[in-house]
Amino acid sequence: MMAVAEVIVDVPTMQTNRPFEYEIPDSLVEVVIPGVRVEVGFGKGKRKVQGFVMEVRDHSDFTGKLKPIERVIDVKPVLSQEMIKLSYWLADTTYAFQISCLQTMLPNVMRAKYKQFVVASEGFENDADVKKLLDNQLTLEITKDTEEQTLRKIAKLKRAHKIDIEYVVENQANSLTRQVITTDLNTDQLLEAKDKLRSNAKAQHNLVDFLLSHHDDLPIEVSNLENQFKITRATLKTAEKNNLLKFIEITKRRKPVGINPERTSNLELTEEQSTAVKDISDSIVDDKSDTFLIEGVTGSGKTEVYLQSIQKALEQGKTALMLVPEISLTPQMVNRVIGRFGDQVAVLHSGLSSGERYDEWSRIENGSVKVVVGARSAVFAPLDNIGLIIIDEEHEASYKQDDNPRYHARDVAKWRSDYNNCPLVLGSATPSLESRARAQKGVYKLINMTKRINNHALPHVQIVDMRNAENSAVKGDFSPLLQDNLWRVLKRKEQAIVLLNRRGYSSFLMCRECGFVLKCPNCDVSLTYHKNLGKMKCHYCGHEENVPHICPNCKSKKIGFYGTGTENIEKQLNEIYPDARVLRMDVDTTRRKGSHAALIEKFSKHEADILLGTQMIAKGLDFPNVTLVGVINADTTLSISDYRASERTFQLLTQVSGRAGRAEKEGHVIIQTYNPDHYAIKDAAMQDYETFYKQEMYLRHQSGYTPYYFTTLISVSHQIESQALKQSFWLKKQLQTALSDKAILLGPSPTMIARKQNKYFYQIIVKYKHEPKLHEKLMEILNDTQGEARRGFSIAIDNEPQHID
Ligand SMILES: Nc1ncnc2c1ncn2[C@@H]1O[C@H](COP(=O)(O)OP(=O)(O)OP(=O)(O)O)[C@@H](O)[C@H]1O
Ligand SMILES: [Zn+2]
Ligand SMILES: [Zn+2]
Repeated sequence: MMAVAEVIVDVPTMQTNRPFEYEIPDSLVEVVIPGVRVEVGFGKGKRKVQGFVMEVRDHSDFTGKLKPIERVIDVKPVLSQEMIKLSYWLADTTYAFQISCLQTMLPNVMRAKYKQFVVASEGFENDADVKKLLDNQLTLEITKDTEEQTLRKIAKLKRAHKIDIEYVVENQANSLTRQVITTDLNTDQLLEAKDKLRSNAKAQHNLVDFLLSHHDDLPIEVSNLENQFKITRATLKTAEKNNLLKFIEITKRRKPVGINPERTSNLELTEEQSTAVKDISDSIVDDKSDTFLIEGVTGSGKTEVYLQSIQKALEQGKTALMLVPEISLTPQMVNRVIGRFGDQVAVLHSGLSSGERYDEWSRIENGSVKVVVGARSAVFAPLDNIGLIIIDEEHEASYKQDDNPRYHARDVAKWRSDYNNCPLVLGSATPSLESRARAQKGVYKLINMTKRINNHALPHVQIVDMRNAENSAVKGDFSPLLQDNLWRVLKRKEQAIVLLNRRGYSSFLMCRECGFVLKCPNCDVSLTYHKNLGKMKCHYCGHEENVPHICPNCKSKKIGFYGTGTENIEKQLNEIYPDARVLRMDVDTTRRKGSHAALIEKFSKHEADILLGTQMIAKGLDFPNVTLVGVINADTTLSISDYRASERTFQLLTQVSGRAGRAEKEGHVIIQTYNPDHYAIKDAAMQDYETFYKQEMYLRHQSGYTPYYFTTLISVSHQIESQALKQSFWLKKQLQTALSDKAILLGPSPTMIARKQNKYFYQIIVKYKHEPKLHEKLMEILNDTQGEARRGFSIAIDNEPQHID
């Protein structure tokens, strides 16, 4: 009987998006098991690719000759059974290639990297052209530096079948163990040894000279010797035989977050907290895959609920996974978890080098870690026997990946919770509408936490109507009320947070007199300015109109593009409060690794009085001395051309307000806006999620959006604009024939950035309630269009998009 492996190969095309059968040679039968990576031949010629073994069987129905597995890359599986199963589901629901899904689950360093070599074809070893190309060597490596001229020669010789290209898989994770050399000989002994060397052993003489001059630097990494000092491995090997030096393998163990917080123990729970912990614990103990939604006001102590629930899972001999938004992965949050669970915790975040990430991954994989805290991709952490999964700030859009595979961590977490029979806990002061609606229906179990710890009051929020703000007293972007309150905070030696609500591009048009924002007559979303068209355009349906110069609402001329940068606000603060210490936090000041955490550390030590920043300062932070929060321009998020604009605005304002008055001192919030009557702003001022939820649900129902409708966004791109448009119409027609007349198709319309990387983008939005044929049709379209990809045409499908732009 022949052993056969089902392998997903690393060739990301539609045609290869399925397992291929390979013969397992007898010599490899014990090592080829599901979850290991292998190297296999693929297609014609000597092309070698990496693949994942999904399944092993003892027979094949295939009658022809199967190719054998060439080599096994991993000595033990890098993917568990759970991950293998998950990858099928993930590929299916995100329309991604399964190979992309498998690779997404692993740390970057383990992704396949190939080296390509040119070798002479059999019988052409002595061909003059070949010899010239190879420069009399056996192989020539093709790199990104290889000149075009050479590439053309290679192509020509390849067509003439005089050469072959070989792929060699490079396993980057190997760089983890480093090899160093050192010597037991002192300098005198080295000199002595040198005298004994044969005089023609030139390399050895040089090497000893090197060891003498670098004696204090030993041990030295072999790769350094090779790269920097051009000492070959062969020379080192000979020296080893001559007892001049020895090789040592060192495994690098990198400790990612350089923090060692004090150990903490369980706090005594409030009544609300203890009910929450009890409910979650019951599900853990009973192995139930319930989903809980904790709707808990800012400062209600959700973190303590997470920690004590994790503890419960550990007591049951299980593990726990906790996701937080990337931006919250500051020492503040990490300290809280490590402080409670110490060495059993692994932290995964984007600040880690790929090596550090790999280390954390292996610690999890080999079972030395029981708790994982991390951002979105940590949802794939190779934890075994999970007893609890937590997603903090579950409403955050960053839990959805923007690239293939376009997965939402919440959905993956739900899948893993079902697989592991363990509860999933979603927590937020401002749950996403989807989640809250599911709790309404009883799909999720709702846990309410309505009080702040120690019954501290929620902050007192005031709305400043910027339309009427007395012009003489407004300094730059600061209303008199905000100015006065900042003075007071500074005088009392307390701290303030100032939020500048900013979005990616300044394409939004607003009337400064009445707050009017131009909306699409069909779609109820804001129109966006398209520079290249000089027009206002709807991203949903493509409706366009001219840029108004007079406000259609109040006839004022003060309608225009609106937006200030953080630097500008910082300057204003420095002018109004010359003695205040201001910390600015935005993409510019946080670019460097660790700078985000450093700024937060600084502010928490009260080395600054005012923390000025963008969205990134709005949530999760816990500074007891902050008594004032000022919001400069609440309207910006309101006018994003997305049906979630109100939801995003409400969330942002509620979250940032929640930073004030978290401890003994009372909190105060000032929101400056041109839309003081907008429900999202008024409800946020009252910190009233439930009222907002009801109003927003009503509007979503009226206009047919999530959670009443599902949305799928399909974007089409092509190098030639007319082709992009033509293909999108073709695609729309395809969809129309497959879907019922209840489905709503919007577009095609150009995307916000209509042209990037020399491609033109158009999008179609499908809104639907029940369309069983949609999935199949989209798969079919992907299949059909695959062949066109070479001509610069591509289609991207995003299920439940978080942004439409
Ligand atoms: N049972 C408790 N006894 C005393 N202090 C507590 C207790 N639970 C939590 N705290 C403290 O209360 C503060 C607020 O808690 P936490 O940061 O967990 O709030 P949260 O619900 O996550 O708020 P947000 O949604 O605003 O992030 C923290 O400083 C925390 O240490
Ligand atoms: Zn529209
Ligand atoms: Zn107006």
